Amino acid sequence: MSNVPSRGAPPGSPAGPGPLTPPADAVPPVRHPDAPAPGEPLGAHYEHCFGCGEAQPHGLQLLARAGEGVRITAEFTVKPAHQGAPGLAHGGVLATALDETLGSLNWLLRVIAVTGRLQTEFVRPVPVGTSLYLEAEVTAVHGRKIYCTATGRLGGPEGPVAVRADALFIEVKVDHFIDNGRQEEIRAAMADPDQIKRARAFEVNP
Ligand SMILES: CCCCCCCC(=O)SCCNC(=O)CCNC(=O)[C@H](O)C(C)(C)COP(=O)(O)OP(=O)(O)OC[C@H]1O[C@@H](n2cnc3c(N)ncnc32)[C@H](O)[C@@H]1OP(=O)(O)O
Repeated sequence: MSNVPSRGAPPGSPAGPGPLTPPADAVPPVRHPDAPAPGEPLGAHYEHCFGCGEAQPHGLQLLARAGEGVRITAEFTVKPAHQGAPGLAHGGVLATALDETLGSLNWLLRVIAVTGRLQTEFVRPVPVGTSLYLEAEVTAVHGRKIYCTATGRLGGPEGPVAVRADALFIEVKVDHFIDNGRQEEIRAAMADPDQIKRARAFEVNP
């Protein structure tokens, strides 16, 4: 038996709304007035991030752009290092692309949030060399909980849907990272004034 308390319905229980369905009193998301303009690239939030960091040669190096409202678009090209089966992207890498794109929505809300839940659907195989085009949007907010959804298409915005995800992100403070990250990386990040500035700018009550 796990010691971690479950936040969802146990297997076999009557189907309920589920933890990825916003409660009735959830509210629509509000784009922050200082959010980047539609079309603006967001850049990496951390250079060593496996999803978006430019210092990760085998990472996804996913490029995200602000969209309209509380929406994001993103692209990444599947490299040989991302294979699970010969010539095909690993499902976990595709989940990372979805997670990263969904996480980038936080830039538009101007909050820091981490993934609490990520439910993925793999619709079509994704060959190496594919440019995966991702779109994500926040659908609702309830206190610290941010409900969002994403799709990934093969080749571009009109391509067939290959992957989908629904997710729940939970708002946290910068201390979440400072208290839990390995000290070596935390010290290096704290020594980088740009990193601190980026993180603190997102805190409502620093
Ligand atoms: C630009 C940035 C890009 C980033 C892209 C990548 C994003 C990531 O991959 S982040 C890394 C992966 N995620 C993590 O490491 C998170 C690990 N988990 C944790 O640290 C904690 O469980 C955390 C912070 C999510 C929640 O803990 P805590 O702050 O104590 O929350 P807690 O007070 O228990 O819950 C707050 C609310 O959220 C709900 N909640 C929390 N976790 C979950 C969950 N997993 N599922 C469903 N609901 C949840 C609670 O039920 C509660 O709801 P309510 O307010 O209605 O009662």
